[in-house]
Amino acid sequence: MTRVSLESTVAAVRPADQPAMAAARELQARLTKPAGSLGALEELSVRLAGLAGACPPPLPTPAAVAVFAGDHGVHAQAVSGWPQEVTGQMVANFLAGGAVVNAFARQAGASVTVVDVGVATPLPAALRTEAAHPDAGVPDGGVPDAGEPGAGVPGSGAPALVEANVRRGTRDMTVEPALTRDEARAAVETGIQVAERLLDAGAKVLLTGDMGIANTTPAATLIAAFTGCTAEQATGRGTGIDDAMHAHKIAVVRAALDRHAPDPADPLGVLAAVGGLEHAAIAGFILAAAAHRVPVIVDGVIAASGAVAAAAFAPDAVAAMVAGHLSAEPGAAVALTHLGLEPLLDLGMRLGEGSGAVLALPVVAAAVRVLHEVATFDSAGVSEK
Ligand SMILES: Cc1cc2ncn([C@H]3O[C@H](COP(=O)(O)O)[C@@H](O)[C@H]3O)c2cc1C
Ligand SMILES: O=C(O)c1cccnc1
Repeated sequence: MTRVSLESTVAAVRPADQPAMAAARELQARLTKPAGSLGALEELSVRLAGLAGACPPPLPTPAAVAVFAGDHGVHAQAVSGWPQEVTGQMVANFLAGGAVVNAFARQAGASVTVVDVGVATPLPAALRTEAAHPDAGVPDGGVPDAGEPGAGVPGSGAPALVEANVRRGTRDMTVEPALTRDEARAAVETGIQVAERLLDAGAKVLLTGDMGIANTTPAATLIAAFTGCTAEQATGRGTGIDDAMHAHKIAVVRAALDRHAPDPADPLGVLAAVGGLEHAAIAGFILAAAAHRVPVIVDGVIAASGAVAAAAFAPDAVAAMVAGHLSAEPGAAVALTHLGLEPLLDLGMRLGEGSGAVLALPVVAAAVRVLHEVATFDSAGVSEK
């Protein structure tokens, strides 16, 4: 596949199509239901019509989640309670189909692609030969749609591995920039290539996922850098830390912001100074979805930090973003408010992996299906108010 650059992807992002949005609003008003009765699903259907430039927009199936995995030099600052090797171990778990995101993806009928964009430890050779082949993990019909025979069957549509390791973990951002600009660009462009490959294979919706012990720290730092909020407002407890460790984590985020003074007008510079490889890849993945006018369901706080970076590169990319859920991590709400997005679900979840995005997939599909299938007052002979 030809490599698609960050610049050409950003240049291809266009605003939402206003006539298609007007058509969707007008159609919603004629469907056999009280006006406004589908709440947030109505505006979502209008946004997706605007993204596709068509009313109704295409049904978002097949669906593909990409789980971008990376490690973090800032782990050395004791910001997570978990050892770094869990990142690589979870990559093996994703490939074996045993993580939460795998269970949710089987439930929702989405393929899972795991991308090593920056894991510190080399993956075991057995994993690499079993999982990595050129067409693995692409939604080629191997994954049944929800509701079809075979949907939700454990083991159907085996997860795929993409090996695209840019660097075996970032540098410690409290000491030096986490990445060089070239490394940050390579990670963003990895996200773009993964999206291109999934879309070429037929995906009609992309979902973001992440894995990386300590990655809520760069996520919080990115969100503060791009939105201008404080370290306190962006920084949460991640996988679960006590009050003392949380106060320390806030100080680490503040120290990184003070050291680098990241400039939100230079998104690649921000990603290099205080980002993570998976955060940067997610930004590219979102930009590519926007460039192709395909919706991308954004997961939790790591995804949201990638989303604010994507919007800094191309403000119109927000038109492609659907906020799957509201992570309990506080930076997620700050980022979604900055983007003007309302999360679809609020279940108190704080996992990552793409879990909240995958749970929102049936909601997104239902919102679109309404425009395809619900009768109008005229066609069904139902009296209007
Ligand atoms: C077993 C396990 C599975 C996970 N799946 C996602 N995460 C999530 O937790 C990590 C971020 O939290 P923090 O910044 O506090 O380290 C990321 O790997 C994220 O994807 C997990 C974490 C663990 C431990
Ligand atoms: O919102 C997330 O993505 C998240 C929250 C806590 C830990 N890991 C991920």
